[in-house]
Amino acid sequence: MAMKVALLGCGVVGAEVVRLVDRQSAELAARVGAPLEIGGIAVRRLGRDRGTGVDPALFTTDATSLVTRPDIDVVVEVIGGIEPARSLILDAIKAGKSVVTANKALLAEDGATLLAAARAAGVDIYYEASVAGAIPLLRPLRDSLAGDRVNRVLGIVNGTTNFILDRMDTQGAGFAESLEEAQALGYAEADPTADVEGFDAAAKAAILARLAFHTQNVTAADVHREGITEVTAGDIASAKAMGCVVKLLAICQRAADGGSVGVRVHPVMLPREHPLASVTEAYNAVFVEAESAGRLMFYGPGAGGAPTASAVLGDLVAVARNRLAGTSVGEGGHDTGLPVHPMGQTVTRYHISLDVADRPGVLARVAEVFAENGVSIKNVRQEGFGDDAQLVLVSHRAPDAALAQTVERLRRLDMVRAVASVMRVEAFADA
Ligand SMILES: NC(=O)C1=CN([C@@H]2O[C@H](COP(=O)(O)OP(=O)(O)OC[C@H]3O[C@@H](n4cnc5c(N)ncnc54)[C@H](OP(=O)(O)O)[C@@H]3O)[C@@H](O)[C@H]2O)C=CC1
Ligand SMILES: N[C@@H](CC=O)C(=O)O
Repeated sequence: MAMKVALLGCGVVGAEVVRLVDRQSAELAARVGAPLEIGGIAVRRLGRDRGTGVDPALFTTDATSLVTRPDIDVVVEVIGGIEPARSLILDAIKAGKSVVTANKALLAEDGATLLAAARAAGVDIYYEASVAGAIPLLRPLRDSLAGDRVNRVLGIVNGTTNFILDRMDTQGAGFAESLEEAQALGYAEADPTADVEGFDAAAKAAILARLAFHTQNVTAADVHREGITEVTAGDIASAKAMGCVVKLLAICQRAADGGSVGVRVHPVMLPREHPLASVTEAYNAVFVEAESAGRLMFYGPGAGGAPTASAVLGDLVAVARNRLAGTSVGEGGHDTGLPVHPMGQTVTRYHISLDVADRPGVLARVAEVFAENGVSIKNVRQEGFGDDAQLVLVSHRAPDAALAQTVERLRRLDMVRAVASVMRVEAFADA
């Protein structure tokens, strides 16, 4: 008998899922042990040509009825956003359906509730596509590394922002035109603010931290988040001058004492010799550092219809097999309860550009502010003269709170006309 699938959403990812299920039907049936059949497709607007070639009668706007239909076995949610996706998934679980979703925003906000509901109902919820597109990353964290202790997960997890930063770095392209190109290629979220302001990467960081550190405590709201909208051509040039490239990184790290975790997303000036520096276009790459396994690197396409659909299909095959075998994974039952520590405790390094009055004593006054906050200066150079004078400083490593405080004090100095830019510089030399 066929495994019946209800598909919620038929946009960039959903339409590709339909095409793959159709194109690979014989292989999928062999791998699952039963044919996979799309039993219905819920969308917002009927009558659009989605290039899937399926029977138009399969489309409906009544997603609520579709997810509880008695003949449906598995619900694939690729609508995105919080509601109605959350209610539909919970309804599906309550009705005994297994779920596959690519919805990082929802998982990061309320993943613990969804996992608990699935455990209680004895069904699966799989979500490999929610982080890093096609790259198998979540199941290795959940399953393959279940016997190890992960100390850090570090990487590029947003394809759109990596595409934009790469275009700015290698082609001198502008922010807006690069974003438009990323949207046209199907990489960006429905609202690209989620990408460029770092919300998407923060959601993925929360999911990664939860799996890596076995803590249900991390939600998107706990992640320190900065996007790339303030990254300028000047920052890219400064990074180049230092032999660095600007990347938006997600960094999830167990504290040295093991009692908490830090989870952050922000742009970083990264040395060009670091492996993450050579990740271009919409590719993602993630390092997982575990005590026994050592350093593992996961790399591949991080966004787009086909790569994401590949991850969705992998999950679909897995949950369909589990259903046929009458089992489910029961994820999330072990919760270490590790809390998230504030960003201020994170030790990092700042690159600061100041527009300054070109007057004697300015450097001494700036240095005093650093000293007052317990931060030492690694190097400093002056660029330009008169009204164009700039001081460019790189600090030594210090707690983020002290660095942020230094910047606030500098902002108030009358010799400083403006803080032109601030960016963290990280070498991850221990990585
Ligand atoms: N695009 C990508 O590269 C990746 C996306 N994802 C995630 O996959 C999910 C889908 O993304 P994507 O395909 O790009 O998004 P799209 O915006 O392209 O597609 C969303 C689909 O959901 C449908 N939809 C929206 N609201 C409703 C509703 N209330 N009821 C029924 N259907 C609805 C839309 O219908 P209609 O077409 O009629 O408007 C559309 O078909 C998101 O969670 C996203 O974060 C994850 C990894 C990569
Ligand atoms: N908008 C996301 C899509 C995949 O998760 C991205 O650009 O990475």
